[in-house]
Amino acid sequence: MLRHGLQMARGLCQLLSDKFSVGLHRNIMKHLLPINATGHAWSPLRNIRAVTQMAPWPFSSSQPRDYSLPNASWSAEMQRLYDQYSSMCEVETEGSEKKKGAWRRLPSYNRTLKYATGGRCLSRMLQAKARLFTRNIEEQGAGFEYVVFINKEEKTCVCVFQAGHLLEGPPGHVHGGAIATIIDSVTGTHATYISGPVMTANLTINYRSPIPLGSVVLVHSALDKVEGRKTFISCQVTSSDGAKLHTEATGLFVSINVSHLFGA
Ligand SMILES: CCCCCCCCCC(=O)SCCNC(=O)CCNC(=O)[C@H](O)C(C)(C)COP(=O)(O)OP(=O)(O)OC[C@H]1O[C@@H](n2cnc3c(N)ncnc32)[C@H](O)[C@@H]1OP(=O)(O)O
Repeated sequence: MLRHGLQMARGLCQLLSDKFSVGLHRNIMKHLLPINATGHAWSPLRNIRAVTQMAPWPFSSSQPRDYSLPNASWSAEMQRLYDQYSSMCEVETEGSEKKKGAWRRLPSYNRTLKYATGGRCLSRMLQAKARLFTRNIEEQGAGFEYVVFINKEEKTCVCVFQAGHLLEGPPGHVHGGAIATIIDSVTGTHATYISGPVMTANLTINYRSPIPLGSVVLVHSALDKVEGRKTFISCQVTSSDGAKLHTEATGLFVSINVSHLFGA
């Protein structure tokens, strides 16, 4: 259980460890385990201590599966794009030294940390059953198949998204709510990477052309600006070759203190 928890913690930490370049996984452990915190850079989980003091072990005991890795449902085009972006990612070499690469693949799990509700807002039973919205369809390829890559230098994200048959809206095409969901997820992840914990305050979407069910599209996310607690992101969904514009969006993400989720 401990090993699995550590794996998941490390995966989550990858999301933010570039910005806070001080071995964030060690810092997260400081916050989640009952050991004394020492002075260090801001951590997105710092405020958990204020809420829970000594937080319970926050991770699922089941084997964490990284849903952003290829599976049998991925089309050749999905796999090709995955390979293309993966080839531009930094890689761990022998001795754990990292070879420089501008891109990084972000891991993705079907659960969020238990601290998000901490058992305070939800019953234990509901908490145990809670699943990330985009990762809650068990059948591979039926729902959201996606992988997010972030470019640390350009501060952009690209998501390769294959829309499964359970996401139908208009006949043979993807539901607008599913498109909004993947946009919110990608831009929200991007904003979190830039600014730490945020919530979507505003999402404005223009649907330009329908997305065929089963097709693979690219979700491009770009940082427009950061103003105080506000992070502005813009987004385009295009065909996999970039030739066709499907959707445009802008999002406003407001930085929160984690205690915001507890109604404090
Ligand atoms: C690794 C994690 C990956 C995550 C991926 C998944 C991402 C999914 C993200 C979501 O779906 S979050 C769920 C949907 N969003 C919500 O439920 C948010 C509900 N709204 C709130 O909780 C609060 O309204 C909010 C935190 C957004 C803001 O409340 P605050 O009290 O903290 O801020 P405040 O109202 O003082 O506003 C702060 C600034 O933002 C501005 N603002 C807030 N809401 C706005 C809005 N809707 N439109 C425009 N501006 C807005 C506000 O004017 C102000 O600007 P100034 O600083 O310039 O004065």
